[in-house]
Amino acid sequence: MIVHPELRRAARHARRPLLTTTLLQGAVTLTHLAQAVLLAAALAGLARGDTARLPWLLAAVPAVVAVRAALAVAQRRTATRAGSRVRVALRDELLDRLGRLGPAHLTTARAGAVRTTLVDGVEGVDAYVSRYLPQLLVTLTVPPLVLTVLAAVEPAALLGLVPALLLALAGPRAWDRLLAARGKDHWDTYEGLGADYLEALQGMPALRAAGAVGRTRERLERRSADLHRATVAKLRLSLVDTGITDLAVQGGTVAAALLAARSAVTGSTTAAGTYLVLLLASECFRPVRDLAREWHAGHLGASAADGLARLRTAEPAVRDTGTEAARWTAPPELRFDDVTFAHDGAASPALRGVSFTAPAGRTTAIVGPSGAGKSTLVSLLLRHHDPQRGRVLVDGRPADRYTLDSLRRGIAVVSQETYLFHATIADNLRLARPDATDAQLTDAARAAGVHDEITALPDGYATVLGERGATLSGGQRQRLALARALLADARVLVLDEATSSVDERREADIVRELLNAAGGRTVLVVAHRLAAVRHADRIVVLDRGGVDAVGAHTDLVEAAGVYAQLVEAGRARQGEIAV
Ligand SMILES: Nc1ncnc2c1ncn2[C@@H]1O[C@H](COP(=O)(O)OP(=O)(O)OP(=O)(O)O)[C@@H](O)[C@H]1O
Repeated sequence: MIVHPELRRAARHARRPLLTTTLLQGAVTLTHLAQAVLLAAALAGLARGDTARLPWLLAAVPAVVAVRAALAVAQRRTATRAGSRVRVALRDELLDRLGRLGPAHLTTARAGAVRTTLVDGVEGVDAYVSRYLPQLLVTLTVPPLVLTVLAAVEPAALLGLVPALLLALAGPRAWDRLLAARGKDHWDTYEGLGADYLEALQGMPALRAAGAVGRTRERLERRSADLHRATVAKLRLSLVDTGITDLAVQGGTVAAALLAARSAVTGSTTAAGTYLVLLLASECFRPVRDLAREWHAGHLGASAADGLARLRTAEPAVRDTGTEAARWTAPPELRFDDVTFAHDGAASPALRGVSFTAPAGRTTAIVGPSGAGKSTLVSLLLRHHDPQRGRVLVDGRPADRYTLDSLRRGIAVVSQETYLFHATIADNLRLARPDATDAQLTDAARAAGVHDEITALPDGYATVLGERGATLSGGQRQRLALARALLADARVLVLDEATSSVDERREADIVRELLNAAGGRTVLVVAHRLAAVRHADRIVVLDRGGVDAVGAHTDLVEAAGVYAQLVEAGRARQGEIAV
C-alpha cells in the first residue's frame, strides 16, 4: 500500500489525466451503488405489494448501466492517455540521464539491464500509475461512503462489514516488506536474464568461434529457471494476499447478510433497509476486488521502482558545471597539462603527469604500446572522466568551463567501435548533420575512401544497413564512420584507432586523404600502427601512462626510444610495409 516515492514522482508527469481518470473510476463505482439502491427499492416495493414505482425503477437500471458503460470507456481512454504521458516523460528523462552518464556508466551497468528498465520497467510503471493508483484512491474513499449510508439504514450490518473491510485492506499489509523483497528479487533476476540474453545475442559470433554456444544456452536455461522460481515465489505471496482479501470479502458479505436477515426477522428494520444491506454489502467490497485485479497489472512497476530510481539518480562521472558554449570560430589548440588519472578501482594510474600540446589546426598523433593510456587520454578530452590532477585545456580554457554538450559536439570522434544503425547509408551519415546536401555526403564519403563502394551497391546511398552495419565489412564500417565524422560540424577531429580494421597499405592512403579533407580542424590521431601517423605534424609517444617523447617521425626514429621500438615491431609484423 505504501507507494514507492519513484512511482509517486512518475505520477506527477500526468497529474490532470490521473485526477480525471480517478474521478471517472469513482463515478463508475457510484453507478454500481446507484444500481444497487434502485434494485433494493424495487424489491422492497414488491415485498410491500407496492408496484406503482416498479416500472420507473426497473427502467432506470438499464439507463444506469448505459451511463456506466460510457463512463468506463471515458475512464479507459483517460487512463491510457495518462499512462502514455508518464511513459514518454519517464523515457525522455532516463534517456537524457543516460546521455549525461556517458560510456563510463556502462563500465558498471549492463546494457541489457538498462534496456529492461527502460522498456519493461517503464511499461510496468504505466500500468501501476494509470490503473492501480486511481483504483487505490477509489478503494480508500468509496467503501467508507457506503458504510456511512449503511450506518444510517442498518447500523448492525457494520458489525460484519467494518472488521471484514479492515482485514481485506490491512491484512495483506502485514507482509508488504516481504512482498517488496520478493518483488525486488524477481526484478533483479528479470533484469539479469535480459542482460544475459542481449549479451549472448550480440556476442554470438564470438561464442560460436569459441564453441561456447551450448554452455551459454545452459547458463541461460539456468537463469530462466531462476526467474521462474522468483516469479512463483512472488506469485505465491500475492495469492495468499488475494486469498485473505477474498476471505474477508466473502465473510463480510455473509455476516452483513445474516445480520440484515436477523433484523428483518425481528422487525427492527424495513424491507428496503434489508435489501439495501444485502446489495450494498457486496458493492462495498467491489473496489477492494478491483484493486486486487489492478495490482496484478501494476506489480511489475512496483518491482521496477528501485531500478528506475537508481538509473534516474545515477551520478555522472563528471559534473556539467561549465557555462561557456564551445563554439570555436577557428580550430582550437588542445593542451594536456601535467595530467594524472586513475580509473575507478585500478591499482595504478592510467596516465601520470602527461603534458603536451596539440597545436591548433594541425595533426597530432598519439602512439604507444597497448595499455599506454591513449584511449584514456581521449576520454579525458571528451570529459567522460576528469583528471585527478592537472588540466585539459581546449582553446586555452579548462575543458570543464564548457558545457558538456557543446564540448562533445565540438569534438567529432571516430573510435575502434563504430556504431551504424539499421537505416540507409545516407541516414547514417546524416546523423552528424541532418541538413547535409547529397554533394556534402559524397564529398565526405570520398575523403573517407568509401564512396566508390557505396555507389557499387544496388541502392547506393539508399542501401539499408543491417543492425550495427552488419552487412558491411569492418573496414567499410570504419570508413563510413569516418565520413560521418567529417560531416559533423566540429572543429576537432579525433581518430581513435579509427582505421584499425583497414589493411595497413590502405590505411596510410585513407589517413592522408582524410587529413586533406579535415583541413580547418585540429586532428588527434590515436594509432597502434605507425604507417597512419608518420606524416602527422607532431607525434606524442606514450609509454606506461607517461610521455616518452614528442617530435616528428624522423627525429623519433633517430632518438632510438620507444617509438623506434614500435617501428621495429611494426616492420617485424608486416615485413613489406616500410614506415
Ligand atoms: N574502465 C577502466 N577501468 C579500469 N582500468 C581501465 C579502464 N580502462 C582502461 N583501463 C586501464 O588503463 C590503462 C590504459 O588503458 P587505455 O585503454 O587508455 O590504453 P591504450 O593505450 O588505449 O591501449 P590499446 O592500444 O590497447 O587500446 C590500461 O592499463 C587499462 O587496463
